[in-house]
Amino acid sequence: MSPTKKSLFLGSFVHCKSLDELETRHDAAVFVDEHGVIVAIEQDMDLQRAKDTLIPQMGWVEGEYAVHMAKKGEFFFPGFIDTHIHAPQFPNAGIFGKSTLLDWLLKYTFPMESSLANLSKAQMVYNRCVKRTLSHGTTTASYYATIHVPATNLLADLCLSIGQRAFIGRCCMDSDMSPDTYRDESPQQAIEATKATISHISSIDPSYSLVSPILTPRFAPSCSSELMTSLGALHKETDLPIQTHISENVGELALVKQLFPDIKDYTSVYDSFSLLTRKTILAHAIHLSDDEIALIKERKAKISHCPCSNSSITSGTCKVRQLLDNGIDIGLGTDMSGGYSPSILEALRQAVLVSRHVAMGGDDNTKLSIEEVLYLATRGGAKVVNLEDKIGGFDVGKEWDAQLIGFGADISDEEGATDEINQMDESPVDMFGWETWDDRIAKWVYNGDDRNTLAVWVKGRLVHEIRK
Ligand SMILES: Nc1nc2[nH]cnc2c(=O)[nH]1
Ligand SMILES: [Zn+2]
Repeated sequence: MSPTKKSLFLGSFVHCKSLDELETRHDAAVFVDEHGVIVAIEQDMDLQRAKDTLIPQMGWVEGEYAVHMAKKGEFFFPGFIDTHIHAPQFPNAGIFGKSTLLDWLLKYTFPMESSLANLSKAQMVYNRCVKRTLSHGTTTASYYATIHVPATNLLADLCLSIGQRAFIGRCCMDSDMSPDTYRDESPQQAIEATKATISHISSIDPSYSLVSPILTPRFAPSCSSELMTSLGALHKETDLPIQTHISENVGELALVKQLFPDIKDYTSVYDSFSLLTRKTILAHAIHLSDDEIALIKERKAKISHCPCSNSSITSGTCKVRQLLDNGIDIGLGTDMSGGYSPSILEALRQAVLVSRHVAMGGDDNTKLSIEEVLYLATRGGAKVVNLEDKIGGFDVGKEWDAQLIGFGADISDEEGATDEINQMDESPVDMFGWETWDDRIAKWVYNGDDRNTLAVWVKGRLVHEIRK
């Protein structure tokens, strides 16, 4: 991994201004200091002008800073934030058959997760998962690990050394919903194991500047009341974030009703254990009642929308517009391997398509636009992980978490025409040169993939680059 250096980025920059507005700047310059923080953004700049003006003013010395230029047609975009992903399920991405949540957990998920007790297998899976998600432009991930402390700590080590911003959750699950061979022995043991991972992460990244622990009750059916009470108390004591699943599948809803018959609804279950807070990320949130939406809003809890997973394991269609209209903070999650892909770009287009299925129910207003899903993947996700002051857009004071997007030469360019065959290998998107910038972004969103993610930075550090 390359060290963090002062860096000057030049060219076109695209980011989300608001939920429904993209901002595109051309001939701009972004200056990033050695801590990875954006210290200046200037318009009408090229390298020479920067060298004549701002670079001397800032006291930057030739040779001590790197220059990264977006070529014609390329652009810098904020890194994606995956607000819900299961690292140990990476080898299962694409394997789910016709299963639905509860049988999928038993057939595919628990056996794979349980096998990561083997540390060399965990090393192989986690190393590849972190590198693969980075290659798709995921600069921040909120990870579920497994119940195993050494393997979970290893995931934190890998994120720190490879350079991905991450929340790492040791999975808490002590109820007999899980197999004997893969569950916490008792609430006390689950809390001790959770504390062991918190203390490991505190030792490798004391200020949680890149990697942070996150309290992770898997979901209500896999946790005893005692465990959830203790996790609620641990949250109060530490103010650490919390992640869990909610209201994903109708079989799960019935199970929650059966396990907690005296509690009004699923959302109130978490609330009654002090687990519904402004630092809670709730994945899925598909089958919520109006009262539950109101309670989530009141507690300022966040939602991770996981459209690829919701379709893959036939969980349902999340009513994102309704949640947005209620003022709830929403981000996107791959929920791999409930979702078949580690790519947030894939989650983004699935979010668009699912919103069209919701619209086919009769309300055209429910359709999500490209601007909206790009917002959910960046600034929206930043709010969900409570890092909106640090990441999600290109603003002075924020950290440089970014991806460089490119498509090879435009086909109508003379150079592009002769290189056409090579270009087909480089990029799955054919740009003809006459597209507007909005059209280029739409073609990227619908047809692009990791071949278009030319380079990725986290906190100013280059963490992925396609070989030139
Ligand atoms: N999608 C999904 N839902 C869950 N509910 C409990 N565990 C899981 C999981 O691993 N994936
Ligand atoms: Zn999940």
